[in-house]
Amino acid sequence: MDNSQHIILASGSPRRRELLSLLGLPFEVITSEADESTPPDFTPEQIVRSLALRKAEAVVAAAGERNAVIIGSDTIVVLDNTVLGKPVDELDSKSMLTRLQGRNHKVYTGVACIGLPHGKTIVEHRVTSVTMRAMTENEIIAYIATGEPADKAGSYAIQGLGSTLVERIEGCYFNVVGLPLSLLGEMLSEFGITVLNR
Ligand SMILES: Cc1cn([C@H]2C[C@H](O)[C@@H](COP(=O)(O)OP(=O)(O)OP(=O)(O)O)O2)c(=O)[nH]c1=O
Repeated sequence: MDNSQHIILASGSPRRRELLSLLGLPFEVITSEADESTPPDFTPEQIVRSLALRKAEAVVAAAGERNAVIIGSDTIVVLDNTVLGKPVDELDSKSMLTRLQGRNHKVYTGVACIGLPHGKTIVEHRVTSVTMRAMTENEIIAYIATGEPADKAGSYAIQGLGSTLVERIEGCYFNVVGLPLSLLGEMLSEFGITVLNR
């Protein structure tokens, strides 16, 4: 195939935009207002897979009749079977970071690709294990004051100041930031889009 397919990133996340840029393929961003609620009995993988798909589906109409691949993605943090999404306020960030500090948790990211005009759909997810160092209450307060936790699942950003809080990870780093690139590369190849050997 000849990479003639248009790529559409269905995301308002500046992190996902930066990560997708790393692949060196041209793409367009179309954002949507997908409903992000899921049934209470959903497992973490069901949550990220269904929300990734919902985000991609939400821009199908806006994509029109083009020959395109739409990418949707969703990231959550899971600690002791509790799902930590984006914090609603600073108090919520404090409670998340207090729970996460000194412990291991898992970051789940779902990725959905929809190929147009035919609608071929692939949904996958990755899990990365993250160990955070112990933090004092003052450190947590100081970190929240930087503003970084505000729009991040689990209230931290491994790619920012949060890097100083993470002791080790097992699995894909990019999965933690919000878009697992090795997985995405494999998924795009299913649509005839190759990152290498172009
Ligand atoms: C754990 C972690 C999350 N995050 C971010 C990635 C996601 O942007 C965000 C999780 O929220 P999401 O709901 O997955 O995504 P979003 O609302 O930011 O963007 P969109 O739905 O439009 O695609 O948390 C980091 O940037 N760094 C991290 O270390």
